[in-house]
Amino acid sequence: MMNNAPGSPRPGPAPTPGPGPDPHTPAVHAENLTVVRGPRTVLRDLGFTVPRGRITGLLGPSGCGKSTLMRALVGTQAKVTGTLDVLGHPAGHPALRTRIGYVTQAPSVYDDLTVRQNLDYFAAILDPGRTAADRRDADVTRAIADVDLTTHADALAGNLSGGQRNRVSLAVALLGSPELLVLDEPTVGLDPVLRRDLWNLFHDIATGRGATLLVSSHVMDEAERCHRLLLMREGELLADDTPDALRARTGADTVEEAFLHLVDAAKAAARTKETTR
Ligand SMILES: Nc1ncnc2c1ncn2[C@@H]1O[C@H](COP(=O)(O)OP(=O)(O)OP(=O)(O)O)[C@@H](O)[C@H]1O
Repeated sequence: MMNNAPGSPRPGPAPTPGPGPDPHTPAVHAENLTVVRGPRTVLRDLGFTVPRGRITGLLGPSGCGKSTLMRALVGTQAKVTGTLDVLGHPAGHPALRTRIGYVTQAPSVYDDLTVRQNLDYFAAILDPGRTAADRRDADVTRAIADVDLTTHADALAGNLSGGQRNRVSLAVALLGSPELLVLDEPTVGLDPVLRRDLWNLFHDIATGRGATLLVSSHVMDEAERCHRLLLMREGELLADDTPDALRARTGADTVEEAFLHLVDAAKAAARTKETTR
């Protein structure tokens, strides 16, 4: 799902430009961030920042809370406490609707529309009006090319493979060139060539377009492609650092090894705390 996905609130008119937040503030700033889902506290007291114009990887095992954190960031998660500022506004602020692109794990596209028609539909919501028609066309064409679906632009979304449908969702999120892209496991189910191409695209978007990307994955080799990493386990943050610093700090050769080292250290610390009670 995207911030402007089927069934989600309509983005509405673009916010009136004002003095705006300081461009030097981080893209995301969290302090004491806690989220309760049902009977469980699934995120506990998180504190971190996500710098602008960089790719930050959100990594950790299945169920550790990555999607919940992303939902909190885009303002769709209930029972969020603590501080969570996004692009200088509290998470969920209406001014953020057109500034964030969000792709969930489940692609949400209209199966009975072609790739281009799906994009046209969302572009018309984001950037309405006849006078914007040429700009919308260019934006749609560019987004389809970005995700390498130009040759499938006229194919029905319902006839695409899972990976291709995921890429249609990503293309929708790229419409309007959002300042922050929140991508929940965007490379799941993709072959190695497509994964590499998507990571190249993420780097182009960060470096060439100055956007900030927060990309979740539980594939540790993808960590090596990020500028910074947030490593999570069981709703807690194990590390917030660069891949190089993490490897150096733990004496590991890979981020995967560094992560395992941090998990073991966290377990040992928890055991010590338990026995000294
Ligand atoms: N609706 C819900 N009610 C209660 N608990 C939930 C709900 N949805 C998720 N959870 C729990 O919240 C925790 C975090 O889930 P979340 O989906 O954020 O993890 P994740 O790291 O994104 O996992 P994955 O990589 O498998 O997508 C899990 O333990 C999960 O069981």
